[in-house]
Amino acid sequence: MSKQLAAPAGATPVNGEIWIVDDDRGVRFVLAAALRDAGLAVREFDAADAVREALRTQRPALLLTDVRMPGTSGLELLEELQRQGIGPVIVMSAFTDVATTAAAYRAGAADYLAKPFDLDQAVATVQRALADSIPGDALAAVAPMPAHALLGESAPMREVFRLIGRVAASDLNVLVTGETGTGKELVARALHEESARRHRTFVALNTAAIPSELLESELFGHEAGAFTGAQRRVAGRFEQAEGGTLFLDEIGDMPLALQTRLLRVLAGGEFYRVGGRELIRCNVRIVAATHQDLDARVAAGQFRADLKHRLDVVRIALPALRERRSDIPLLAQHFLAAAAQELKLPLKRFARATLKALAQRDFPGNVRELENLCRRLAVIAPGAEILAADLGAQPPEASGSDWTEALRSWATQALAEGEADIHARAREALDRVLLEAALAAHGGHRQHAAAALGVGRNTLTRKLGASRTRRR
Ligand SMILES: Nc1ncnc2c1ncn2[C@@H]1O[C@H](COP(=O)(O)OP(=O)(O)OP(=O)(O)O)[C@@H](O)[C@H]1O
Repeated sequence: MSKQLAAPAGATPVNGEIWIVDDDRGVRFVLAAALRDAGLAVREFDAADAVREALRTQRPALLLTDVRMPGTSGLELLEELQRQGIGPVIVMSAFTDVATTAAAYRAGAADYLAKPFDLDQAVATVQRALADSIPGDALAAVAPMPAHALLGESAPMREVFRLIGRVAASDLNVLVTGETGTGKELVARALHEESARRHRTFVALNTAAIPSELLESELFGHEAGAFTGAQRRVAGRFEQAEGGTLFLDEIGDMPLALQTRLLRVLAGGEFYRVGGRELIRCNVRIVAATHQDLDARVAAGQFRADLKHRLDVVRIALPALRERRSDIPLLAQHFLAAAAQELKLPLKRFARATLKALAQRDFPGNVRELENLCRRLAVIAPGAEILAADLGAQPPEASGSDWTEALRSWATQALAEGEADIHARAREALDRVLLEAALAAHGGHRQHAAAALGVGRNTLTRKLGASRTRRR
């Protein structure tokens, strides 16, 4: 993160940081945590004056500012920054009226976030503004790749490594298959890193995570006015990945209409932004992934056979963790040490019997589940040596403990009374109870609480953000 972006001669160096300006400490805190979780460096300011001071020696890669603050307002700050050529600037405000929004864009805002905002959306907006403003090479310095390496010594993993080595340098499209959490994204990154494209951008998109009506513009970008709410031109993932690699996760879930569009782009090497007339040529290597049986989806008419042929030029099939149990001790020790380092905790070790017990477990969530378990053990296991007993019981569904019975009778009654939103209410209660218990058990330390729950800090921060927003 300390890597500096190239600045024009004589200019103040851009330091790759995202600056947040808001007099509300809570907003700064939640937003900064989410951006840091996304791998970005963040600096917080409570007023425009403090920004002016900092600008004497540094420039941000991007700045997010509130509108109404004591002293200089966010819009005045934006105008100053525009005059000095500093940006991009994203304006955040609870005032979502047309006048404020329009004033922000008129003054040169790159984007506008209406408060309260969804943290994922805020992070995506920041990443998009960065991608639009910085050439691909420089972007890599702002958004570093996680330093995870693919580990494994078992025969199936050695075969995976061999295949990656063989096809990385070619420009062939690759289809990575495997259950959830088996490392499909890591394989895609490894293919990118080992190719001549490594100095350009690696862009990952989870097709299943994006509502189908937004997916097209997410992939191909859109022009200003292309649809309601499209205030300015936005580059899509294809443009962001130009010269590099585009990882399309959960490709099996892509809607048929979009499959047709994607096929045309792959066949012709060019596309139009949504609502656009300019034909854009693209040079992007596609690595697609799916946990589904794509051949079965083709047979069922849910996936285009011709698109499958384009994507499935080389196939890398990742084994489930239970199919390579001999790798479990190696992975577990690695994840335990990594968690200790990341969470600044004393290093523990596994007793030999514990490693044996781990290797016998089934991990439906594969490597991700093992990684989460190790993070949890790094925090909660009492001694320096982790014993088999510390592995704990299987999840509550398996043991059928009392709380599921309590939940059942609550649900039965709520259903009988015809209550609405039962699922949402139950989930909210579940999240709240788990979060409060974990935070209480770890003295309010979010990262430790998240690790103990087996969720990412991102998820925890998001949930805390959600309950904070709801309470307002
Ligand atoms: N062979 C491996 N060595 C080290 N870490 C791994 C390995 N495989 C997976 N992981 C880790 O497990 C987690 C899940 O991996 P990844 O996200 O690549 O899985 P995936 O198959 O893409 O999952 P999904 O299908 O749910 O998107 C990540 O934290 C990754 O770093």
